[in-house]
Amino acid sequence: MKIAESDLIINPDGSIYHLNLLPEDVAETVITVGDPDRVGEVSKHFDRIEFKKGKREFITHTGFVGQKRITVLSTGIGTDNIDIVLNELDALVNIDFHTREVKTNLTSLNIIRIGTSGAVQPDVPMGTILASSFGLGMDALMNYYIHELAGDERSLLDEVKTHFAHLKNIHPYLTSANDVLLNTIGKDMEKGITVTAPGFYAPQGRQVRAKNAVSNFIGLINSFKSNHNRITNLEMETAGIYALAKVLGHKALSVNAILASRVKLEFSQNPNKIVEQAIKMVLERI
Ligand SMILES: O=P(O)(O)O[C@H]1O[C@H](CO)[C@@H](O)[C@H]1O
Ligand SMILES: O=c1cc[nH]c(=O)[nH]1
Repeated sequence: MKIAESDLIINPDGSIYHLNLLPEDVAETVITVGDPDRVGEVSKHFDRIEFKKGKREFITHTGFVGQKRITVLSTGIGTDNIDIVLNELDALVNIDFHTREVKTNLTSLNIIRIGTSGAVQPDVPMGTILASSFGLGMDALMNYYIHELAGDERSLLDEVKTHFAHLKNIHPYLTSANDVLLNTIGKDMEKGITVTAPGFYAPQGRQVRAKNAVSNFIGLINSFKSNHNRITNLEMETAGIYALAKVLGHKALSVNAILASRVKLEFSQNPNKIVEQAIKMVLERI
């Protein structure tokens, strides 16, 4: 079936609408970061950079580490941007831009996020590099997609829903990390459920001047427990990446540089050092 010109927008030069990339620009291993300035912090470790492109907050460098071709791309902040990035990355590899039809042989990308995050458990200090075993979305993105849950995801999500049942307007969704990526790139890293929030302030329990509708948000999320699973950290993209990657047949892992301890009320004085450590760990294991 031909995908409509209004649904899959291809620029006059053959690149996809927001990412501004051509199909041949995307490597099978894709690193996503939130901050556009972090793209160069990753690609400075490449042995060779093939090209740099960008549009809006979506900056892309593709290059090589040894023989391995890697694309590093910034998503900007939030799961609304993840909707764009995941759909456009998928279109670049799985839709024929000439016929506008889905290809017969689909490509499954390895998508690894290197992001920053705040910890909600007292024993997860600033400076920790944490791999998200699950992404738990508190945003609305996945209300708009049909997505199926595996057995372990279903039972864990049921427990989450019970725990948060009094928050009437929140419909959480939950997706696991890709097992292979979790056990290779995430090997020996601290692990836990990452909550993806639809904002940085009240949606992550921060109080500045506007009054929060949910009291003791951090206490609410850090008290959730199911067997060995607990919520360890908060950020703004992981759950959307995990859920849409699964819907589209890609493999995803999120690696979090922990910059804040929300229980000790601390924020790192040297965040770049922690991010650099996360970048090096991922590139060594990729
Ligand atoms: O550092 P990045 O990857 O942007 O990730 C985190 O930082 C931003 C908020 O400061 C949000 O995008 C959050 O998910
Ligand atoms: O606390 C934090 C730190 C980084 N990014 C977030 O979204 N939250």
